[in-house]
This record gives sequence, structure tokens and C-alpha cells, in this order.
Amino acid sequence: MLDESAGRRTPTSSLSALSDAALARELARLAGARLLELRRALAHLPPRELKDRGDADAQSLLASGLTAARPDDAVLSEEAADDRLRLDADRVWIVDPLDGTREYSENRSDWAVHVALWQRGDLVTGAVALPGLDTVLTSDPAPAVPPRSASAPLRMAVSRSRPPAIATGVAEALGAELVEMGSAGFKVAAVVRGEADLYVHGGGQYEWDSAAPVAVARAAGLHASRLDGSPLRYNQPDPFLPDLVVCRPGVADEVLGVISDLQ
Ligand SMILES: Nc1ncnc2c1ncn2[C@@H]1O[C@H](COP(=O)(O)O)[C@@H](OP(=O)(O)O)[C@H]1O
Ligand SMILES: [Mg+2]
Repeated sequence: MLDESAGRRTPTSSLSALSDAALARELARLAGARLLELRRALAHLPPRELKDRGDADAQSLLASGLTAARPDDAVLSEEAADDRLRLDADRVWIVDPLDGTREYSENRSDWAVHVALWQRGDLVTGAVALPGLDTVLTSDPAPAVPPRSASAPLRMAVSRSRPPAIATGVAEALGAELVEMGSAGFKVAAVVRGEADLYVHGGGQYEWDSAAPVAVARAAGLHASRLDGSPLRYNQPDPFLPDLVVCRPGVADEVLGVISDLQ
């Protein structure tokens, strides 16, 4: 059994029978439920210890679930040693067991669990659990992005704890409102959910921070690229993937133009 906290028990044999998309969703959901339960049970712990327990427990759940359900696949995780065999593998699960660790430990809702699958050159599926919103976003089925009111100013999601230098300039040039929140997954999800129109990040991040959110965003029809407009590439020898922009397709040219002018 993987989990007893999520309201229903999920035998590993049931996980094996799931499609890749359903497996990503179920593992993200289970890890999110585990994290919520842990935070309730360990509310007395100092934030540093709660972060470490959250990272470790969610990692353990995802690792055991993937080993049981897809024993032949490779895994790249923020919370595990990088097994370089992934570079020769056809299928690599790219996971961030707890994205927005800081916000999780502060009892906020803007954190996420990321589970993505990369297959022979590109992301093919992804799930982003948003336990604080009791939601899991997936690439299959893809979410419908709500329409935007043309008269409202653009809203730009940005890190609340370390906003990148470029963010202010982009927001000023676009006349956009900055909406501060934690977690890369939560910010991409804010664009998917219509709470923001774009997310701009620069200065440092890793493949696990964006893989699952980008899989969901692409499936939803959003633009996702590096800040210079080049493609986001995953399962690279160095998983450092320092910048990205995710936005509504209708504003992508304008956003990339503004970023280009600023760089
Ligand atoms: N400059 C940087 N260098 C490395 N990682 C960064 C970073 N800025 C943000 N991140 C990572 O991106 C995620 C979202 O950050 P933020 O909330 O500031 O937008 C966090 O992941 P984790 O919480 O998984 O560590 C954070 O560690
Ligand atoms: Mg992360």
C-alpha cells in the first residue's frame, strides 16, 4: 500500500495498470494528500524540519510508486541522486516531490507536486497537484483555460520570495500587475487557471521545477519557452534550466518582444 491518508488506498498493483497519464495524476494526488496529512500532524515542528520531512516523505511515495508501477523507467528527481543512466533511457519520469517547499512550511496553499514523463526527446505527459486547492491539473485530459477580459491589465505571476530582476521590467513594459506567489508549478497553474496571464522566471531553476507544469501548460494550448523564445529541453546532462516564460498564446509575441528588448 502506498498511502493511507488520501481517503482511499491504492495498491501498487492498481498503479501498474494505469496509463502513463493516469499514473502521473494518481501519484501527484497521493503525494499531495500525504503532504497535507504530514503538515497537519507535524504542525508543531519548526519550518526547516517540516520542509525536510515533506521533501523526504513525498520523494519516498513517488519513488516507491514509480518503481512498483514502471520498474524499467528512469527517474530524475529534485530529492534523489542523479542516476546518469537516464541519459540513455527512452523514458524518464521528472518529478519535484514538493515545489514551493517554503510556502508549504508556512502553511500557505501555493505549493505543488510535479510528476512528468519525458519520452525519447520530449515531455509526453504531466500532472501538477495543487493540494491547497484540492486540485490536480493534467495534460490528459487537458484543462480549459478561461477566456481573458481584453480590457483588464495583464497579470503576471512572479516569485514572492526571490523575484527575478527581469520581472519588474517586463511588468512595466507590458503595463502588467505583478501577482506574487510561491512555487513554479503553482504559478504555471495560475496561468492555466486564468488567475494570471503570464509567468516569467529567470536566474535559476531546474528541470523538475518546470517539466510537469510545462507539460500541462502546453496541453492547455499555452505558450511555454525559454526567455529567448527557444524550446525548453528536458532530460539534459545538466538539469539546470534557469529561465522560462509561460503565457497565453495571444500575448506570446508581445511578451517575448519585451523580454528581448530588456536583455
Ligand atoms: N534562482 C533560483 N535558483 C534555483 N532554483 C530556483 C531559483 N528561483 C526559484 N527556484 C526554484 O523554483 C521553485 C519556485 O520558486 P519560487 O517560489 O521562488 O518561484 C522552487 O523550487 P522548490 O520549492 O522545489 O525548491 C525554487 O527552489
Ligand atoms: Mg521545485
